[in-house]
Amino acid sequence: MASLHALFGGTFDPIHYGHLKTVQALAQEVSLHQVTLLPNNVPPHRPQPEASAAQRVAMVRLAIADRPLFNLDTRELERQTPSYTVETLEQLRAERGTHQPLAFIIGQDSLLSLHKWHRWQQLMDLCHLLVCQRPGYARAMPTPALQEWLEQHQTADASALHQQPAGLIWLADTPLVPVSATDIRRRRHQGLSCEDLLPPAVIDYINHQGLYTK
Ligand SMILES: Nc1ncnc2c1ncn2[C@@H]1O[C@H](COP(=O)(O)OP(=O)(O)OP(=O)(O)O)[C@@H](O)[C@H]1O
Ligand SMILES: O=C(O)c1ccc[n+]([C@@H]2O[C@H](COP(=O)([O-])O)[C@@H](O)[C@H]2O)c1
Repeated sequence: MASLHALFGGTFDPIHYGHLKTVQALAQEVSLHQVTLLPNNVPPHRPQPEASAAQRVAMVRLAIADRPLFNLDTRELERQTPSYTVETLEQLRAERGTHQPLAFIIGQDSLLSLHKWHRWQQLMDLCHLLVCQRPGYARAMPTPALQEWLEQHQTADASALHQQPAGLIWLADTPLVPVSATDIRRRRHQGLSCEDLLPPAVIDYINHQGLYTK
């Protein structure tokens, strides 16, 4: 059986410790050896990023340079269409075959709005979902039907994630990291320090590029 391949999609405008520290803890929790960061191009359902795609990728590269858990897949940046996760996963599934266990990592905020994603119900045919806790977001789904859907897929058996190719949801017990890219951009616009919120190499890059100041 091939080992579980975990992907972590995001806008990463910029990448920060809320991404890196939670996913490092998740990797320990469910024994992930490699996590592939998947920066999106045209993010669905949100305003367009302030940093360019090239700048967001450069920041991801700097953030993971000394973190061997992570690698980078830029495939979504090569499509000019919206980065629908279901389409990316279909592509990966075609490449990896039907038996390969695949997981997509999201934060709790993304889980709560998953039912708004393009063809969201097909996601579970393609991957597992690994959900990191995030401060300030409810644990319960917004409707009873969505809560029932969650409970149907939820597992407390981490080894099942490595044995089944798709279809399970893991609600992780990761530490709450109170950092968001929105807050970092706002702090920069207000001229406040962002130390301790993201890696120093990324802060240096942001300063050098004059990002999030206009
Ligand atoms: N502090 C955090 N804790 C747990 N998950 C997080 C955290 N920050 C982001 N995530 C998750 O990482 C993924 C990518 O997030 P994204 O790049 O949009 O960062 P963000 O901080 O939410 O950005 P923004 O504030 O611009 O919306 C999403 O699934 C999101 O839920
Ligand atoms: O496929 C969709 O409809 C969809 C809707 C919202 C978000 N996503 C993906 O979810 C990941 C996190 O999104 P975001 O906006 O929180 O950075 C990222 O990979 C997005 O492309 C995907």
